[in-house]
Amino acid sequence: MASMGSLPFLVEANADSTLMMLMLHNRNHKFSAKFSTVNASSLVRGWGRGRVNHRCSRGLLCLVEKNKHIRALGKSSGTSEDNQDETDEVLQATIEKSKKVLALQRELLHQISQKKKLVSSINSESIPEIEGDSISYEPSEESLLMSSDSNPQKGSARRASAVEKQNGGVVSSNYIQSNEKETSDVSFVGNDLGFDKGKLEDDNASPLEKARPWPFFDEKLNSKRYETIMPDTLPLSTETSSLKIEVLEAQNESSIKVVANEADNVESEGEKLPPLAGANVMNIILAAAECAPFVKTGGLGDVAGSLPKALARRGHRVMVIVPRYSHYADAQDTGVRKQYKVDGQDMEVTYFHAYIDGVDFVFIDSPNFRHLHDNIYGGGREDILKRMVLFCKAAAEVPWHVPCGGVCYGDGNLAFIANDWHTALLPVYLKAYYRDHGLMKYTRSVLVIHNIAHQGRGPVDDFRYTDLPEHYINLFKLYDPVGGEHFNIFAAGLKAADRIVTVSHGYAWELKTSEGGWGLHGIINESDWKLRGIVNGIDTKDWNPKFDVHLTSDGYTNYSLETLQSGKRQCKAALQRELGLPVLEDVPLLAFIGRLDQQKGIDIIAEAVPWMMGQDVQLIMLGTGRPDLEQLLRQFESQHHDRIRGWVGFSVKMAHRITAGADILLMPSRFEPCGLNQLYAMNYGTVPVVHAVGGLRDTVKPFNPFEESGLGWTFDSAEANKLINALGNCLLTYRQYKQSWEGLQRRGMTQDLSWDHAAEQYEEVLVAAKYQW
Ligand SMILES: Nc1ncnc2c1ncn2[C@@H]1O[C@H](COP(=O)(O)OP(=O)(O)O[C@H]2O[C@H](CO)[C@@H](O)[C@H](O)[C@H]2O)[C@@H](O)[C@H]1O
Repeated sequence: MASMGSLPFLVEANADSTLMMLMLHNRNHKFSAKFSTVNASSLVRGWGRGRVNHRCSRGLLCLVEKNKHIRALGKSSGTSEDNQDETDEVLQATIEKSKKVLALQRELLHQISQKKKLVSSINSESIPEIEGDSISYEPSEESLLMSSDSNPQKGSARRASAVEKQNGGVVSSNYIQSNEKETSDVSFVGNDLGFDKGKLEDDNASPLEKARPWPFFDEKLNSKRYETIMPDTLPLSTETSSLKIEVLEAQNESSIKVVANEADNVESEGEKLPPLAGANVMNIILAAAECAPFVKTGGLGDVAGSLPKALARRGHRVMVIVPRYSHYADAQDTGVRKQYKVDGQDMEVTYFHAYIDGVDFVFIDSPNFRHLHDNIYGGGREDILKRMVLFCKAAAEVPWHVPCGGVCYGDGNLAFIANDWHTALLPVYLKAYYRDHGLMKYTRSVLVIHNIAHQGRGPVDDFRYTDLPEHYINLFKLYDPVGGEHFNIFAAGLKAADRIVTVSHGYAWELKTSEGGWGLHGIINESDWKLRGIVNGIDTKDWNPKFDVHLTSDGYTNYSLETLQSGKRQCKAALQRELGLPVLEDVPLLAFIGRLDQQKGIDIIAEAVPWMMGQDVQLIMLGTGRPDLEQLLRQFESQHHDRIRGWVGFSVKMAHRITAGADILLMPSRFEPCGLNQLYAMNYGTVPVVHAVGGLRDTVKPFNPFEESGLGWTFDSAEANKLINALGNCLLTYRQYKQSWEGLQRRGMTQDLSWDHAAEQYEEVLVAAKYQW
């Protein structure tokens, strides 16, 4: 029992001097207590104050007090106090031992500094083969090429020549041929594209292993790797080795920090910092039916245009695949042509490529997509379905066939991000055509739900268009009271994907309810383990009042937080003038921008219009979509020509100008998975009034006049009277509480709405998928 009395001292007071503590293991309390007494004084002499002080807030005082305590304990335990000689002997032995330990530690520090020199020379010249480690590193051509990892365009010429050497012939493979044939062809492709020199030389490696070039190089390039290699490979003497463990333990984190700091130094001495993603660097391919700025009908296009850039900034190699609906400047014909079967017909596709802002954009060209730029979801149900079948089939093989910067992505360490029902077939094809046949074993897929209301539904017979093995029909079959038994592409994609993301936390919750899941809530509940809500970011370059290219003419102006009042005033006047509204500075200017769809609650605005017109406000609505709702916009404008403008059409320029010039943005959406317009509005000092649903609830914190907090006004159900109530309070604040208004604007503008945080979260999802089997 007596030994228990010494333990608190050792643990608490010796947090930094655990070196001594280690020696005390297995000793009895008597010795321990006496040793501790000495330890405190030897610490004062040998280790210095700083070491004790920085761990123990009370510093040495703490030790002295504890020692007093232990002496008292010693007394109370009945230890002989008279045997001074014995004590001195023990003290002497301990001091000697301490000296030895210190000497050994000095030696270790010396070796660490030697190691530093070694690492520096590795870094500045080449990395020698490290004995005992299976990875040998020579600055091979391939690895040099890969050193431009986050910018694969760099060194593309050299990479191209490397590929040429290995990729002797034209690769042909697709699933027009039989599955058996496909498998061997595909393996061959992988072989040819295997850039892992070590593995290519290893005849025992499977063709698929040879086909995975990136993980190998990523690992070697990851300088963090040396942190783990180096400590084990130090040429330590046996004595020192055992000491090393002791000292490392003894010094607890501090020794480890020394090693880590060494590695940090190595990194900072190098030319380039490691990617933010660190060891998680992957090849990522996002496939979507639309992508801004090339083609956009709504928020999906924005996300496909900006999330990849944020992922690339984290160090990933990122590609976006989108149909080529029109001629897009910058996109070059890669010369790669493939054929895929759709509805029994061979369809040829050509791959175009552009490299912009660190991202590879691959456009799939086919007569099926051409000339659809202004109507990308146009045509009958079967037409759209066939287009998406072709798109997903062709997208799945892009990592094999399409060289970007001279080098294909390959299928190792690869993750696809599919978006909405249009590309929900992609996870299914990856499984049915490849994984089920032992191909693309290391490729994963994540399906993002931007809007569950559109699912790719049809009669069960539509399954034949998918060209999938018969047993796959079960993934697609769904029964619900509205549609009965039907074919549902989103359902199949959700089941086949390795992970599911949706675009806000609120929507992730709503999707699991029968009201919010639109018939897919059952599947989503079953998939809860792989579902995550990640709130969208915004492209802070495109949607930034300071740099917005649409504000540089026609009387508009760029503005920032510093020039908010004058800048916004000027933009408001320019907008009123451009649309032919009376230029009135004090009249609140309300706006709506969006797809004219039941989702967006245009009818709720319509119901509130008579009230609004009595409030001395102006209203601008920009949208396109359902013909009856387009007609409603025209009707408003003709009825209230001096106050309302209804712009029917799709105009990115007007969307930016309205966002800048308006005072208030209305978003009475019935449901809103995330919503981007309210984010853009806040970034421009335009105050949102929104239905608190999905992502709108997540992103617009209600104004609290008592605390002067919040970002806008929210209302709790999608009804005109609720909108009127919230808007009434908003207008009151606008007119009578100018300071509060400015506070709202400023808080909105100073948020970090960028994609960076969301990209980090996507990365976590991708990594989770990667390590899932
Ligand atoms: N007539 C017009 N002219 C010019 N620009 C127009 C326009 N109509 C709409 N836009 C633009 O399209 C985008 C619309 O994005 P939203 O996120 O608000 O809605 P959407 O429902 O399309 O997106 C879906 O996907 C996104 C992305 O995940 C989710 O945020 C959202 O909740 C979900 O419904 C904005 O950039 C807007 O400016």
